[in-house]
Amino acid sequence: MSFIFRRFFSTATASMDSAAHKKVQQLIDENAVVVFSKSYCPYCKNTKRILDGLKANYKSYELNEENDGSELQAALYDISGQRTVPNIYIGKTHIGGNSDLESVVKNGKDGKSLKELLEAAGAFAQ
Ligand SMILES: N[C@@H](CCC(=O)N[C@@H](CS)C(=O)NCC(=O)O)C(=O)O
Repeated sequence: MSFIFRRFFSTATASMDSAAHKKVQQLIDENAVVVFSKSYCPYCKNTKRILDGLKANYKSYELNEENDGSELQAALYDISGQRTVPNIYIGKTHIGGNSDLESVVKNGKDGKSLKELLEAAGAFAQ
């Protein structure tokens, strides 16, 4: 039994430390807004339309066009608990998917509008 636990925890620790995890975390840390996306995904397109409409700067990472896309998608699931794209981060805070972003458009988040969240994250800096 303890062998199973050891094996589980050592595997989990190793995977949380992988190159894919580091890359995902770096993209989140170094960009005001990141959209982990797939270029053909209609939900991703809608998310970009919302951000473009506000003239926000964002980094989109098209998982289907990158060699490490599957690894990054698995790492994103570990980090955010979300399997689907778009997977959106604003100011290092996980927003969720397109429907979550639409909910922020309608209701805000933590008392702030989407525009305020984007401003606080530095998404309008030149
Ligand atoms: N409710 C989600 C729906 C997102 C969704 O279903 N995305 C599809 C792509 S269009 C997806 O991630 N499928 C699984 C995959 O591509 O691995 C949202 O609003 O973001």
